[in-house]
Amino acid sequence: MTASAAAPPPRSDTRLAVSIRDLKKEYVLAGGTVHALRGVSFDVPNGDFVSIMGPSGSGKSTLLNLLGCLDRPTAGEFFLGPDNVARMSDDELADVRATRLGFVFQSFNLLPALTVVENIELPLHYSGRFGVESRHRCEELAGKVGLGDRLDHRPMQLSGGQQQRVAIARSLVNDPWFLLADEPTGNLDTSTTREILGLLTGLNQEGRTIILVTHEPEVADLTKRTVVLRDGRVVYDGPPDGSRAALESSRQV
Ligand SMILES: Nc1ncnc2c1ncn2[C@@H]1O[C@H](COP(=O)(O)OP(=O)(O)OP(=O)(O)O)[C@@H](O)[C@H]1O
Repeated sequence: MTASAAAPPPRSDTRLAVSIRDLKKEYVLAGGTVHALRGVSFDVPNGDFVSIMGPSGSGKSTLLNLLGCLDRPTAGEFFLGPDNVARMSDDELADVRATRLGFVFQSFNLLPALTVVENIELPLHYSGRFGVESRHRCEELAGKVGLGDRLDHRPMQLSGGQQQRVAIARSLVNDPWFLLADEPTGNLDTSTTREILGLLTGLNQEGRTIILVTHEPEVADLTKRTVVLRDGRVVYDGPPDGSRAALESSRQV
């Protein structure tokens, strides 16, 4: 177990995809302040495959929003490679989102009017990187996720698993520093879940850094490391098979 109080000081180490120290997030509401994250610290080395778990309300989505540069912490440090994201302007955050991060969502978030290859291309338009080679690259990515023969299909013509494959190809198109996946198999049946996890595992074996949020221990078991949150704090950080006790005691609280 890793206690956040014992964490070393923040590092601007390029071997780390992510380094967070004493990260706090508070939501100020009319009825009082919600302490969603109460000082979270951990490092994610390049090439890691991390699952984030914890009961409802423990702060997983809040942490994912911060890691995804969709929101800023109330306090603490967040290094993305060498840069301290916690101090960036809105424009800089948008730039980081568009160029350094790949997102995979539970609900796929594909645009229904666009074809497979056009959906994969979309982040290149947002990041201003669309060029003459782009179509070829996107076709290659479609092939990589097993959809090379579906380039002109629209999302409605695909199964849930195939739609998530498109979303994974789209998340790779900017060659991001890491992938953030929010319950990526939450809408899929067991065998499709296995296929998608196989795809993510393969990407990690090729060197992709992946951080995913999941409620399912079977999904976490396929990652290299599990971080368990409870009440806005890290209560476990270690091998997935050792997280069961922390999760069980979280449920009993
Ligand atoms: N925008 C917000 N405004 C106010 N409170 C919020 C906001 N977002 C989250 N919270 C609160 O912060 C705490 C952590 O919520 P969060 O959504 O991060 O938990 P979670 O672990 O993702 O939960 P779940 O598994 O149910 O999605 C909860 O008490 C929640 O009510």
